[in-house]
Amino acid sequence: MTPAARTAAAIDLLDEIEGQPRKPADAVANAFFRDRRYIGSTDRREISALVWSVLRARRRLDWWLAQGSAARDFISPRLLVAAHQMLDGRPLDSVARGFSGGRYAPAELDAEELRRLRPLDGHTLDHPGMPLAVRHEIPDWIVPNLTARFGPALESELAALAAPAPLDLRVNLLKATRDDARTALARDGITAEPTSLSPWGLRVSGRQAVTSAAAFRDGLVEIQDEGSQLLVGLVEATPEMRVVDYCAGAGGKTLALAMTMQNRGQIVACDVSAPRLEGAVKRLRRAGVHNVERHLLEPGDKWAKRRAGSFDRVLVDAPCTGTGTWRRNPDARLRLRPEDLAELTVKQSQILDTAARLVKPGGKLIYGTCSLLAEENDAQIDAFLTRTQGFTLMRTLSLTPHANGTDGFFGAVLQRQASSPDPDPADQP
Ligand SMILES: C[S@@+](CC[C@H](N)C(=O)[O-])C[C@H]1O[C@@H](n2cnc3c(N)ncnc32)[C@H](O)[C@@H]1O
Repeated sequence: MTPAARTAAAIDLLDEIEGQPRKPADAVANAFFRDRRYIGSTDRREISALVWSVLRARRRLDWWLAQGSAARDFISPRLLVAAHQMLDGRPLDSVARGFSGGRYAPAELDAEELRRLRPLDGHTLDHPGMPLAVRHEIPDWIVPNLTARFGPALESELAALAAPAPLDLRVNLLKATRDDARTALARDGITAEPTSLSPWGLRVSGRQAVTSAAAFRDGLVEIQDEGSQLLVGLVEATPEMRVVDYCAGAGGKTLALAMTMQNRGQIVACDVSAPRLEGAVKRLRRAGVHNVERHLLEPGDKWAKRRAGSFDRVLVDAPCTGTGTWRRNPDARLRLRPEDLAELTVKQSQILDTAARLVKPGGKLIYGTCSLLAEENDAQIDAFLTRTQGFTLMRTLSLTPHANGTDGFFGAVLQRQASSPDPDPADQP
């Protein structure tokens, strides 16, 4: 594809992302490229890189394009892409030549578009006049929450959260040592260094095609952020245990738990989403894991009631705002609304109450999120301990991109006292 054709495709993809504002951008992009199989892998990479750099700069681009316009003027994906190219160092004349109206190229910039772009000539993306939320690409409403959370470290944390994330792998010790996995990756030209905090992690340099490497296909490694691996470490699951992964999704943490249990004992992977649980099947097979059964939680499900008090460990990897993963999902930070946070905190406390009853006396409930917000983390645990008898907080884990170089994670380990009565919340999945 010519550079202009890639620009046109990036504009089309941004149009589709904007048209489906509640859908994650990577899901929209996957569907977009699936429908356009004629776009080869190099073009696909280039188009995605352009779209993702626009998404990462979205608030700053809006800020620039609002200068000299009524704040509510529509900002089209065409304008966003052209503005991005200019603030990346290209003069307006050069950008306008790419919008040539030729075959496969974007249509020519019209007079109104040129008027809005002209003031950007000679500028770069960042500007000292931008408010903090614009500069760091976060919604205005969340600034007080993050200020309360980070205090003087706010700016450093926000800067780390705006940078692209590295790619981390977890070595599957059921199949290989960390050294073996590194060697296998190197055979496919992939260089990876041991992570500093997780004993099972490898950090891959640059953007490398890990999923087509033999080490990935053969189940020697899984893609998993180092922070996620550390959350699994909190569970301290051992081979003889019975363990529930209550919000297992497609099994990212289930796989790591099975590894720490040396494929022995029993894991029940639960979730309310059948497609997500189904997604775990292929991964479990690839990793050679066979100590896992799946359980779909349905409304009115009596499973938690029947199995009350019978598990050594219950992991609640709760649905959350995902604020800790914003490095990977630049679109998610602009989609998040205050009402989403309010809904999630209610859901988290309901899940905690139901999952707590599965823990046997002396066993442990491990609560985790990939959120940076106190409402979903410490405050959630404080509220649980206030309303629930018989659990003691043993330790917490808090990870952030700036302080730890991982995604943002929170974890809390709660031990059920040996002689405590069963907690008794309402029946609900
Ligand atoms: C953070 S994700 C889990 C990610 C997964 N543990 C992993 O490591 O790949 C949260 C999961 O909670 C599930 N969920 C939402 N509501 C739930 C509920 N009431 N009970 C159990 N799981 C729920 C979602 O379907 C989602 O898969």
